[in-house]
Amino acid sequence: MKNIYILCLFLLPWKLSAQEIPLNKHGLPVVNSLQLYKELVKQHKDLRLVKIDDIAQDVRYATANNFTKVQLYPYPVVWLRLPAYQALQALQMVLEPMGVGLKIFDGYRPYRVTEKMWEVMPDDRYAADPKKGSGHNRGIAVDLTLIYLKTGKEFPMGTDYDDLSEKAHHAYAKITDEEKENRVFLRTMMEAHGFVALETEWWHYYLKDAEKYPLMDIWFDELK
Ligand SMILES: C[C@@H](N)C(=O)N[C@H](C)C(=O)O
Ligand SMILES: [Zn+2]
Repeated sequence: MKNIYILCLFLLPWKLSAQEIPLNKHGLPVVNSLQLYKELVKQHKDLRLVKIDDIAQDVRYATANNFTKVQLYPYPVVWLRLPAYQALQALQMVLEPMGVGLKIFDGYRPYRVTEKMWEVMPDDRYAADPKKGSGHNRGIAVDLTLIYLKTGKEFPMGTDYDDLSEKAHHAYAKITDEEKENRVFLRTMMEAHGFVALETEWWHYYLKDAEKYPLMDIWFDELK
């Protein structure tokens, strides 16, 4: 029982019955089996991860073209918890009449991938510390940008995705007015739909109340 964490009603805002989530080596509760994930989903439907196929995607972690220089995912796929997906759907509806769409770079990220990222980028401005876990591991963080629906071209944002430097900070001033406006537009839209911005990465947003959603380390093949 030493390495078992009891999710009690005091800690969870939702009425989950006492549910056991194993602790990892950092003492963090991480859902690491499909059976446990399914039990949790039975108790609260908002914990369901949804595979997204109606929003444009460019999942670079399924290629070696990412900051780690190695392929991290077996294939390109984006999963998000139901409320995060519904919020993005609602946002798409608002953007569509303007000829604007969303393009997702990453959604749910198994905890083991966060561990690998930390080995390459041990700086919590740009990659989550495995001692805390990432909103991506909770399925409620999303890396994304805006595109023109006509051409599929990305809005200029001042840096490429995953430019893990000061240039990606919201407060970084040495970008063009258009790039600043685009960042502000994305942020305003995301915040209006329940997301919170990360000050050090213009593309990273997470849903409020992140702690409601347990960290997960379930591989993509198992989720399908
Ligand atoms: C690595 C980058 N795309 C990212 O998602 N960073 C945040 C901080 C995270 O790892 O949660
Ligand atoms: Zn992110």
